[in-house]
Amino acid sequence: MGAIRVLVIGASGKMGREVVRAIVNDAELELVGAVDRMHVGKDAGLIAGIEPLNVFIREDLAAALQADKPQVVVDFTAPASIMNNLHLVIAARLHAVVGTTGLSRENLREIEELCHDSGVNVLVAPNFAIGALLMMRFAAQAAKFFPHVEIIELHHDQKLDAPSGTSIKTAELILAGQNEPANACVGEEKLPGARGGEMGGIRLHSVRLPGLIAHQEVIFGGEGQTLTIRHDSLSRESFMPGVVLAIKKIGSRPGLTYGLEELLF
Ligand SMILES: NC(=O)C1=CN([C@@H]2O[C@H](COP(=O)(O)OP(=O)(O)OC[C@H]3O[C@@H](n4cnc5c(N)ncnc54)[C@H](OP(=O)(O)O)[C@@H]3O)[C@@H](O)[C@H]2O)C=CC1
Ligand SMILES: O=C(O)C1=N[C@H](C(=O)O)C[C@H](O)C1
Repeated sequence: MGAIRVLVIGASGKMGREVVRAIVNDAELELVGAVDRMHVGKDAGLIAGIEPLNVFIREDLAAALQADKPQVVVDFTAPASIMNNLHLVIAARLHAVVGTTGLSRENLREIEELCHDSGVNVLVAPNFAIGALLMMRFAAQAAKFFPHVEIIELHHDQKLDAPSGTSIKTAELILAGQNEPANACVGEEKLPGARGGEMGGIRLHSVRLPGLIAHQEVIFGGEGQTLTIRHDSLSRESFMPGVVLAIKKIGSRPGLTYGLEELLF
């Protein structure tokens, strides 16, 4: 069997450059196309800091999908771009691996319908790092014993969406794992937003600072004790084994898959 032909959208972004490098370094994958709004016309290999590849970054996704004939499209772009990109990818009958966050429940329902109607497979994964997936899993387990929990997510100051996709997914898994509903103490907010955002009774707090990459703490409180589960992505390499695995598996995973854990555990 030949290598899987992959096209990356957002190829000159922080994640896209890392994904280009990971694909080029895997003998079972072939980078056939790169799309972005930045560095258009430049060689994707040079942007990713590797040998020249002669895969040039283009702006026109529809044209690239036709010309490059990928089998799988990987998207690490922006919340405002992802649905439009997915419409084009699914219309071209190509499988997609989506790392872009900021998708709403309605967006996920729409993708599910599009997958159903087209026979295309899509993975939407809020986090590709194995440590983050384990953090979420452990948090869901702890939720059976600790109804009181708050989530603090910390990211670099370029991040466009808050709260992070990972914190939303964590809250969803905790809510599904709880025996009793969460009962967040609100008190009186002397400063609006001081107690963070709220999902099903769980408080979510977003920190944005230069120097950070991607971090999250899930703090449970019980009688006379707390339990803190923390994950830190110290570099974007942390996401790459998960992205590569997803590219290899998406072809045999029908419909919409929400969360890489569905392919792992
Ligand atoms: N699932 C996971 O494990 C992870 C997910 N992410 C998510 O991935 C996404 C990208 O993150 P990051 O790499 O840090 O962001 P960057 O801003 O560094 O990169 C995104 C790139 O995509 C480009 N872009 C945006 N819209 C389009 C479009 N319609 N067509 C082509 N190119 C486009 C941007 O161009 P321009 O700057 O001109 O807009 C930019 O070059 C975010 O949503 C982030 O939350 C990040 C890390 C891990
Ligand atoms: O924007 C980022 O950087 C990240 N985004 C994802 C999220 O929103 O959870 C995953 C990771 O936290 C990095």
